[in-house]
Amino acid sequence: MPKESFFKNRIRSIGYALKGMFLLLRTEASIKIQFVIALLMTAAGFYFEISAFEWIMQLFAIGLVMGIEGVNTAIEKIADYIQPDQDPKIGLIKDISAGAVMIVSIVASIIGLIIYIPKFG
Ligand SMILES: Nc1ncnc2c1ncn2[C@@H]1O[C@H](COP(=O)(O)OP(=O)(O)OP(=O)(O)O)[C@@H](O)[C@H]1O
Repeated sequence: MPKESFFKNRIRSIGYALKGMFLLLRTEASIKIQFVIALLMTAAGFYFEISAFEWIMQLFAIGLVMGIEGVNTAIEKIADYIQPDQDPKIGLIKDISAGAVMIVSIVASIIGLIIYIPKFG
């Protein structure tokens, strides 16, 4: 494969991914809420002057929640596409996928509590 087409393809893929990211932020209510929470937590980070380690943990938690939420949205779309009717198997798949978001959200909330509870102490 010629070098140019490899780089052209990579750039095109980044374009598709950016398109998907903006599509998620524009159309999915849960990602919109998570984005607002991410902005508030970032503001809190500056206000309380959290340490570099706390920033790393906070950014990691935000990225993980929003990333898994994106994958969950994709799974929901595939489920609706392959089975538009009620189907207990589809219900189970969607519940498991939502459960994955719940796991990372609980962990992210605990990280937030560990960072900010001492600031109020
Ligand atoms: N086709 C289906 N068959 C059976 N149960 C379903 C089906 N679609 C959805 N469900 C059930 O309803 C729940 C909600 O599904 P839905 O696709 O509306 O997800 P949601 O979490 O509300 O998504 P969104 O993030 O788009 O609001 C699922 O977790 C599942 O329990």
